[in-house]
Amino acid sequence: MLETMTERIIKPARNLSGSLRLPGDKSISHRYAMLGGFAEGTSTFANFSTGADCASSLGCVQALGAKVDWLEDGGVAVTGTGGAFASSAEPLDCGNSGSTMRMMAGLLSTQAGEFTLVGDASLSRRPMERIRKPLMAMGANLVLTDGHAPIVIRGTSLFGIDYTTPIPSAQVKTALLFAGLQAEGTTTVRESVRTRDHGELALRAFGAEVTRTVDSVSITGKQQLKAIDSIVPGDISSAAFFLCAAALFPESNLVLDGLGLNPTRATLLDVLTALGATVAVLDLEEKYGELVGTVQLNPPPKGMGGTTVSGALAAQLIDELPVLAAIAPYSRNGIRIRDAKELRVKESDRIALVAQNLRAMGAEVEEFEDGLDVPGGQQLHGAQIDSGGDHRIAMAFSIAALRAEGETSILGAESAAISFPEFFDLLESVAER
Ligand SMILES: O=C(O)C1=C[C@@H](OP(=O)(O)O)[C@@H](O)[C@H](O)C1
Ligand SMILES: C=C(OP(=O)(O)O)C(=O)O
Repeated sequence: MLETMTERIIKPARNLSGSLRLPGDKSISHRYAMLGGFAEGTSTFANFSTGADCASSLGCVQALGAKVDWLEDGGVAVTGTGGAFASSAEPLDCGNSGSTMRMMAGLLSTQAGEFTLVGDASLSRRPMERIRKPLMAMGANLVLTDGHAPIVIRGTSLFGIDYTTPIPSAQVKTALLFAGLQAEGTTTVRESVRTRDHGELALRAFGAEVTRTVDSVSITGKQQLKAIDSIVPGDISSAAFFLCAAALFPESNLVLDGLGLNPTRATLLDVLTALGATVAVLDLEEKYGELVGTVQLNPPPKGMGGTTVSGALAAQLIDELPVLAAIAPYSRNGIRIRDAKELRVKESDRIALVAQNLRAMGAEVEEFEDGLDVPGGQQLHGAQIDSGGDHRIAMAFSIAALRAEGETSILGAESAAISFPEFFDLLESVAER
């Protein structure tokens, strides 16, 4: 949660048109920052995420002895510690970033010394037992504060385990793989829903051997990482705001270049297609296992239909669900979201805040423990939106505001900078009024 509350006024638009290239993917940037900081040699990451969350990951590896330099072209150079982090007397500040805290906990569990991971008020409320339990099973010494941060880690030797994740979480999977990288023997993580696989791809990119089956991933310990030079693909979770906005207006024409299209992240394109949009993917390329391409979206000519997002889809679309729910009233048949209980333990309770803000804009919405039913055929009106200091809520309701009657005020708009500082400027550049 950020300290100051900035208000931002969003006016209705007629369509969204233009061509954009978005800053680097947050999930990939976190993993590159951490593994670059751990590897031997100097890595460069062009188009590194500009968000505050990834700056938290860079700040942590820097405090642990890595050298971090922002390059003139917006990339980052990270000179790693060759597999041995320095001990840090100061607490490591993970800011608002769950990814930083959980994945760093895995990486630090075998490192000599004592480390304390702290976060802001929002992060200090989020569940950390999900990493403590499997890391302790590997032999880690990790103490939480009532299930939450601060996390105190006393580095020790770990051994590999075979672990089935009880909740779909790429952060937990990656934390265990990062711990397994330095453990004795083999660590296997099994998951019933295949979550984003950037952790396994990044480990391979830095030279580690990682094996996969349909529902598991394994790493054998004591492997050394070597620096890489890479380009971070544009963030598809940031693109989601523009893609959903374009889908609201039959006259839109949006092109996104250099966009990350990893199949474990691109489910939104299928959902938009199910809602009636036409999505063309061009110039597909691969770099270190990550797919990148150009996406052209033509909106549904007669408006969006309706759809249900549940099961594996809900886990794969977890960060896109707030914006999907926010545009749902403008569909004909509504959007139903289930199996998304995890939304309640993100930067805010995203189910409650989406329902509250949709109601503020005049929509009818039904809230469930694990999702929402948002009926279609509803015209929203401008209102004051409470972002709760949550970047995805601030951005989701900026999109809903584009088709509302009257102006909408987004309170806590500055939170967009957690993942996407350029959001409001880019939105103004493509929204036609
Ligand atoms: O691994 C990652 O980079 C992320 C995984 C997801 O969290 P969970 O692992 O908690 O589902 C997602 O919500 C978060 O924004 C980024
Ligand atoms: C949940 C998110 O991130 P994190 O868990 O890393 O804070 C997010 O970016 O929506």
